Amino acid sequence: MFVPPSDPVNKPKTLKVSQLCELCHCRKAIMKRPKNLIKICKECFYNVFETEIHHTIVNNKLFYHGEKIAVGASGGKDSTVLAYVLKLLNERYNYGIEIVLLSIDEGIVGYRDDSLATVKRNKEQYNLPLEIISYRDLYNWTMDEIVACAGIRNSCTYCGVFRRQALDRGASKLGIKHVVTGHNADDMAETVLMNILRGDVARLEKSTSIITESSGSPVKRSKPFKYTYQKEIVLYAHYKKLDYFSTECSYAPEAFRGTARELMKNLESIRPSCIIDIIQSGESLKLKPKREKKTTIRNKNVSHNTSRNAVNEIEIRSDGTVSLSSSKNNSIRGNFKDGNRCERCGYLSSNKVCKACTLLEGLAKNRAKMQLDNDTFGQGAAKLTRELESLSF
Ligand SMILES: Nc1ncnc2c1ncn2[C@@H]1O[C@H](COP(=O)(O)OP(=O)(O)OP(=O)(O)O)[C@@H](O)[C@H]1O
Repeated sequence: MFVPPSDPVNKPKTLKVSQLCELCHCRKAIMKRPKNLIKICKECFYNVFETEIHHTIVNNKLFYHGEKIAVGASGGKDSTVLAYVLKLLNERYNYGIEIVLLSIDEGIVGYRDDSLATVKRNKEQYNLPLEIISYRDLYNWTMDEIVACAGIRNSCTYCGVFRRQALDRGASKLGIKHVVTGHNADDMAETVLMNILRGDVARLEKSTSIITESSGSPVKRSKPFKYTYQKEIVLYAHYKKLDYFSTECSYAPEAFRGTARELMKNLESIRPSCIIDIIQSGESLKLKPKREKKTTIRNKNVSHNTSRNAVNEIEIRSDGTVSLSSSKNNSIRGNFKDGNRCERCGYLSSNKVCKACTLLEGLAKNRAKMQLDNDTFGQGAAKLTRELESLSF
């Protein structure tokens, strides 16, 4: 029998079974899937990654045909992959949604300006409209100024409240009632863990919702990446060569969240499924209503709840983080319901004064105090200089 000489160039590579993708059994596995550690090829990874997100969207009825949605686009890996995948799935499965990129410029020099440049490129790459709203225009403060005034420790609280409202306002401006964000499974598990560790029952109940609506706001939010692992988002962005900005915010995450994140990472390295397990535990928790026990201390420097009508209070927790709590006292709250407007800024709020305005009030007072301190210091320094000049030796 004639045996052709083997062609060293076109010789098919024979792979060992142990090298094959455990899903298609024909291509070479290139990675262990972070979620379950199965060996998988690139094509199968794309397929499972996109299909799982599609199932999350469909099972939770996130969108309706003809809906206009805004993707909260920060230029980071999560929201960049979100915009890319939503556009892809919208075309593949005909969701019939209209996608707009919505970016908030918090005014963090050397961080947000660079990440916004990425979003502007994404706008061209994905052919999606982009709207940018800045803290400067909305609040007349930038995050850099806020940190200079109120300190770095509480920056996440200020930024969180302002960004939430800014996304709402940006969406409303565009006539959009649905903002989707890139919060992923790791973020969600981290939040569940933090709320358990803090005993924050009220937040714990809401922390696993895929759709959230805040009272007073016509804009809902959803998290299509609720079950998507951060490591997989990074791998997807890497293999697809997506253009994203990878620097961490200059103002590090609040200390407690940072610690919870570390804890989650350690747990994940021992047991990858723990991220999903924590989310599922959070989903199945049935909490009985409990009387809220105040374990907080008031911050005498930052808290400025001087208005008798203000129902939001700025508090500093024992771990040093700032919290804005709404008074549950109905006599103060009066008849304020959804659809009412903040008496200061006029934006929709279920309270007389919205959270952003309460924080702004505190900031304005802090700024005035800082100026006074500087002036006093300046006068003192001038006096000292005069005294030194008059000295003769
Ligand atoms: N400046 C912003 N403008 C618009 N949306 C934002 C902005 N910052 C955050 N978001 C939205 O909130 C989500 C979670 O934000 P977070 O600050 O936790 O960043 P992240 O986990 O690093 O996400 P990303 O990788 O998208 O930056 C983002 O994925 C994005 O959808």
